Amino acid sequence: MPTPHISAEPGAFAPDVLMPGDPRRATRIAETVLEDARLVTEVRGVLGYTGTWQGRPVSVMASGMGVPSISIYATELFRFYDVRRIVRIGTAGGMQRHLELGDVVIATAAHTDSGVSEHRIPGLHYSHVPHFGLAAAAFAAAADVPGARVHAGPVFTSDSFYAARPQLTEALVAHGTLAVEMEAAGLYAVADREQAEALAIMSISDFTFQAAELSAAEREQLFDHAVQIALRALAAA
Ligand SMILES: O=P(O)(O)O[C@H]1O[C@H](CO)[C@@H](O)[C@H]1O
Ligand SMILES: O=c1cc[nH]c(=O)[nH]1
Repeated sequence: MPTPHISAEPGAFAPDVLMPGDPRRATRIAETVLEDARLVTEVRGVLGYTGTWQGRPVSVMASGMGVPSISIYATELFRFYDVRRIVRIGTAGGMQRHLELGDVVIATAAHTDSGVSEHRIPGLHYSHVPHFGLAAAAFAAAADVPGARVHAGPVFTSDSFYAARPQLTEALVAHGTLAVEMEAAGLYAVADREQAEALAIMSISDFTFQAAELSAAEREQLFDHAVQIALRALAAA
């Protein structure tokens, strides 16, 4: 039963999927965090693996970048592969000055300018929110991940990485938006539509208000915090 974008056999995915944006990160999680991981799909180089974590089956598959891309993969996983929960593990640009590089943001809501969501239900502004149980479990799990600095709050899911929109950014900051990324709102809406569960956990990799650099080692470590929080949340929720 391969779908247009996933070549896995039926039953090849676990009910729980971790979803980084970058296929290389999916491989790294499969190789360093999961046990007995095997490659189950590689259409377009978007790699998916299934293994176990502490005895529980878990899959990891990349989303690519942007709402259209994650919407395709999330829909096919939920609808055709019996996946029930997807946790996005991403990076994001910090928008609030109290955030530090490497901080973890649990997205309790996702504002968006995505054209996909604009037309989702004509006549209203859709509320993009995660599954409450998963979000609560992630916030609680952070206490068991040494060194993780965790914040919970709204993010901005942008359709554009490069557009400079200072007025929009200023208004979002004034409304308490923590960080900008490009997929959470799409994932949350697809999960609602497919009657499934989703959460997005992002690591702060840069800022909207100042330049910042992370070394490769720092990037790996901060990313691990989010993965550990996600796996503990999936096990507990
Ligand atoms: O690191 P990932 O998960 O890809 O997330 C962020 O990085 C990409 C932009 O560089 C966008 O996908 C954005 O959401
Ligand atoms: O979408 C993104 C991701 C990381 N950093 C940003 O500034 N934007």
